[in-house]
Amino acid sequence: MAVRSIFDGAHIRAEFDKAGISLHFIPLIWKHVIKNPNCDFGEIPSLPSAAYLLLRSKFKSFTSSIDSVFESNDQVTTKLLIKLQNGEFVEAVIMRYDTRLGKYNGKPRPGGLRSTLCISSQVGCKMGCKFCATGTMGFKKNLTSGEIVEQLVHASQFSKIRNVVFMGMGEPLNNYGAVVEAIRAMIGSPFQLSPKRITVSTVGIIPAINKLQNDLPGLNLAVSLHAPIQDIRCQIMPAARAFPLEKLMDALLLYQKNSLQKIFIEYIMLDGMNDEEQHAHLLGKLLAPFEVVVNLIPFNPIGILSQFKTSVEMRVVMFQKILRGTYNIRTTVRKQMGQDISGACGQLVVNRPDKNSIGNANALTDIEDLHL
Ligand SMILES: C[S@@+](CC[C@H](N)C(=O)[O-])C[C@H]1O[C@@H](n2cnc3c(N)ncnc32)[C@H](O)[C@@H]1O
Ligand code: SF4
Repeated sequence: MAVRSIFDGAHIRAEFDKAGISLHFIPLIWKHVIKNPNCDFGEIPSLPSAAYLLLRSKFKSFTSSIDSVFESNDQVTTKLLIKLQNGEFVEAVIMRYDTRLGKYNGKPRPGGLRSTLCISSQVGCKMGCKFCATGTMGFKKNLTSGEIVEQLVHASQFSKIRNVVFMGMGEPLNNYGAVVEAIRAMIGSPFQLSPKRITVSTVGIIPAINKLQNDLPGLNLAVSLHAPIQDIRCQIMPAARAFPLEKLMDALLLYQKNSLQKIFIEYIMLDGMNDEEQHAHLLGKLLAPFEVVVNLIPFNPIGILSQFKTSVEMRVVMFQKILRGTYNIRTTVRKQMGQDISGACGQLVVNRPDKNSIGNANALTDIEDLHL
């Protein structure tokens, strides 16, 4: 039977509770393991022997390991290929931004490098979006909360992580319990990430969106909208049939009313599918009641998904101009980075890739917009 990760918050709490061990040891244990990844739990200062024995018999400090590391040529993007205990792989991508390059209130931003980690929530995905590599592989497994948190711990060896985005493999709101548990761990001690620096990206699972605002207030929500009308959404995202656009927008209105937060809208630009002038106007009207940031994403073609082409730059510029100029919607265009290492959130592996394979992918340079 699979052994539990100590970063699996719900399980370690349940076991400590059952054994009458104080829960305040949990952040101390996590802190120690983060600093000493190969430790035997015996070295944790002031840990009662009952806790030590319990940890040794029921938990492992890590249930996953870093299989391979891919650095982009410009060293801005690092992709970690992580092996799970069942032999499957997931990817986590670190993106480093030089904050001094950006402007804040017209002045250079304070601070230096900060990193965003793009993490996976599932192996594969049931949602079957037609443009997504993960969608073509079907669903294999939900990650446990421990496996999700371990991606952050592994990545922290490479960079100080300031932001986490659930934009890797899988639909996070289809693995609701584990994702919520993992985020609770990330905002607690010793990680202490601000919820404002964590973004969950979803295809639009309405019941889970309704729940999320109560379970994790303050979190960033990004919605993969990709089309302003139900018909096109259904053609490219089968999940749109179960979660129709009109109902999704109602759920988002409620979410915004309760959370008072802006919502991030992701929109992949697909040539001849959703990138015409009329689509920009429909999108502008659809989003009029909201406070949103729209992120236009150049489609990353991958071999087998040749049915789509990325929109020409002129179309993207036109789209952005209409959304900004006519509808006053803050609209960014996602830049490409990490192409030389297939460092994309949304382009993630099915099997262990050949280390020499070069992919065509992007990563999320303007994810920083999510965290202003
Ligand atoms: C892989 S998904 C994971 C999160 C969640 N399942 C979702 O769909 O929002 C993260 C983002 O990558 C985008 N994406 C998927 N395939 C892509 C591709 N081929 N090119 C560009 N973006 C892609 C998705 O639409 C989504 O906005
Ligand atoms: S885009 Fe998101 S929801 Fe769609 S198949 Fe890919 S991972 Fe799943």
